Parts: sequence; structure tokens; C-alpha cells
Amino acid sequence: MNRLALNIKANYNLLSINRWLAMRLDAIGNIIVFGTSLLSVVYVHGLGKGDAALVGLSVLFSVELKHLLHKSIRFYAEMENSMTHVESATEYTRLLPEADTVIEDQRPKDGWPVQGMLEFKNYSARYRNGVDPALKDLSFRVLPGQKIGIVGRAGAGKSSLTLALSRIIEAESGQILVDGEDISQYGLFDVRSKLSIITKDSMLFSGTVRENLDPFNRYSDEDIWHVLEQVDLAEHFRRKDKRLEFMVVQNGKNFPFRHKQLICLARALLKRAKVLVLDEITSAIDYATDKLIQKTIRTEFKSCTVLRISNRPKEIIDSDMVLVIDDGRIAEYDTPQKLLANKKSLFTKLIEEAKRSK
Ligand SMILES: Nc1ncnc2c1ncn2[C@@H]1O[C@H](COP(=O)(O)OP(=O)(O)OP(=O)(O)O)[C@@H](O)[C@H]1O
Repeated sequence: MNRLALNIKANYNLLSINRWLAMRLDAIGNIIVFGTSLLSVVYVHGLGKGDAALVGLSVLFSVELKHLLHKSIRFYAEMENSMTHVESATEYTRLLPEADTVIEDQRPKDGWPVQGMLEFKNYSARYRNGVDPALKDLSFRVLPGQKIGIVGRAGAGKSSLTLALSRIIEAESGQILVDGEDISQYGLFDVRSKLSIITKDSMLFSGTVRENLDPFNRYSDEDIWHVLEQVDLAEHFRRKDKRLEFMVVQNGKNFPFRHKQLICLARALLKRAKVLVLDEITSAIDYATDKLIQKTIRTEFKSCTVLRISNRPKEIIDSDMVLVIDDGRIAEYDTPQKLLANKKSLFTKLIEEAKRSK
């Protein structure tokens, strides 16, 4: 029923726009006919020139011109519309195909990854041929359960790390190992479904709250209410008539930003992936939500390996290790205490710069 209503709404808008266009074109056409008739009258009666046949012909042509105007504008609009499809098709032909979704004879073992150990080995990647690599020869290891803070200046390559892990950009050289297994050997579905990634652009799609939390329908309503309790949203949805069937519009536009972030966090809790990546999730939320997210990560993701990317170095100061990226390379990788003890470290500089810019 909802889809039918949406379709009718869209058709109604299209009809209204068409009527509006017809009205405008009619008005222009009528002005032309009126102008021609007026000139003919002035020409014949005022100046005493011309003959009735020519006057009749010109008025007839001006009426024809009105129809021609209608047809040509409609034809132009339709062509313009269709050309966007041609444009998209041409663009798609230029895209490099992604790797296979699933490689049947190369699937990870059930339950992989068990520990959540992560290792980048001489890893480099670029967005496309002809541009500089965004990540250059990265080598570091994250032990199971460690909480890593990733910082660096704007454009240093922090978000590219997230894209590399989910294989949106592929390795040019080197490897990413999860529990010792090279992720490039598996299909994209097998890799992506084992990671939980939350970014600042909360990924919500058009569908019910339930579908947004559990798109593959793997969990019970009880599990879903449980994770909603954990992120403090259960009461909010219990108060709605449709509860878990409450509709989310595309990109979650009918939710405040903090709710969108919390729904993404609930989705990650439900998935119980061993590796969680948080990419600048707290850059635009209020203090209370930030606290709630921090607490949930500490308690509910205790045994998970967490990579937390942040533009605010202070936010990740309580991490087990801090990875500082500079121009796509690892500048520093150590405990926050050691990095702070070194007055010349880039991490100390970033903290001081952040203090000064407040
Ligand atoms: N889609 C893209 N195509 C080409 N180059 C890109 C693309 N996205 C990012 N880059 C480049 O890759 C480099 C690293 O960008 P990235 O977004 O990873 O940095 P970042 O540290 O996350 O920055 P920010 O804190 O501003 O988000 C930058 O030089 C950037 O210009």
C-alpha cells in the first residue's frame, strides 16, 4: 500500500508539472498568435497594404507555430530525460568491475574470524590509475581485542583504511590479514559480512526499522529489542504504533542524526562481528550520545578488535594503541602514553593543534 501511495504521489506530481508546462506554452503560443493578428490588422488597415490571403496564411502559421512549440519542448524534455540513462550507462562501462561476491571454492571457515587479529603487510592502494596512492606501504598489527585509535590530518588517509578493509579500494601491493587469512582471497560478501563498519554517513535505507537492523532476517524480535535496549532506543520504538515495523525513509531522513548513529551501532551489536571500525562517528553528535556510544563500545565490544578513526585526537586517548597516519604512511604506532611522553611526536603536535583551535 505504501509503495502504491508513493507511485500515485509521483504520478500526481508529474501530471501537475505537465499541466503547468502546457499552460505556460499555451500562454506563449497565444501571445505569438495575438501578436501576429495585431500586426496583420495594422499592416492591412493601418498601412493599407497586403492582401487577405497572406494575412490568413500568417495567422494560420502562427497557430501552427504554437503546436510546434509544444511538440519541440516536449521532445527536448524527453530526450534530456533519456540522455541521463545514456550518461549513466556510459559511466558504468568505465567502472572497473568489483571482485566476485562469493567465490564458491574459496570460502572462509564458519565462524571466521574467531580472534579478530588484524595485520596490514606492506599494503598500498590507490583510488584509480593515474592518481597518487592514498595508502603507502602500511605495515602494522592489531592484536585480538585491542582498541586502536587512528588519527591524522585531513586527507592523511584515515578513511581510505576503512575502504581498504571493506575492499572498496583494492590492494595495489601487500596484504590485509584477518586472523592470518588474506582477505583478498575471499569474495566480497564473505569479507564485508564479517566486519562491522560504522561511518559518519549513517547507512540507513528505505524499509522498516527491523529490515534496517537485520536485512537478512537472521535474528529474532527478542534479539532486536535487546540491542535496541543497549543503545537506549527501545523505549523510543515501543512508543511508536508500528514498533519494529516503523518505516525508515531513504537515508533515514525521518530520524535525527543521533538516532541514525545509534541504529547503526545496534546493527553492529546484532552482528557481533569480531572487527569493528568506527569512522569519525562522533564528529557531529551531542555529548550525551557520544558518552553512550563510548560506554557501549567499552562494555559490549569488549572482546572485539576496534579501530576508531577520529579527527579529534583527544577522543582516542584512552585507546590501547594509537596509529598516526601522515600522507598515506604510518607516522607513529605506539601506546598513547609513550606518544604523549615524546614532545616531538606528531600525536602530541596534533593534540596541541586541536587545543589551540578550540
Ligand atoms: N574517491 C577518491 N578518489 C580519488 N582520491 C581520493 C578519493 N577519496 C579520497 N581521495 C584521496 O585520498 C587521500 C586520503 O583521503 P582520506 O579520505 O582517506 O583522508 P582522511 O584522512 O580520511 O581525511 P578526512 O579526515 O578529511 O576525512 C586524499 O589525498 C584524498 O584526496
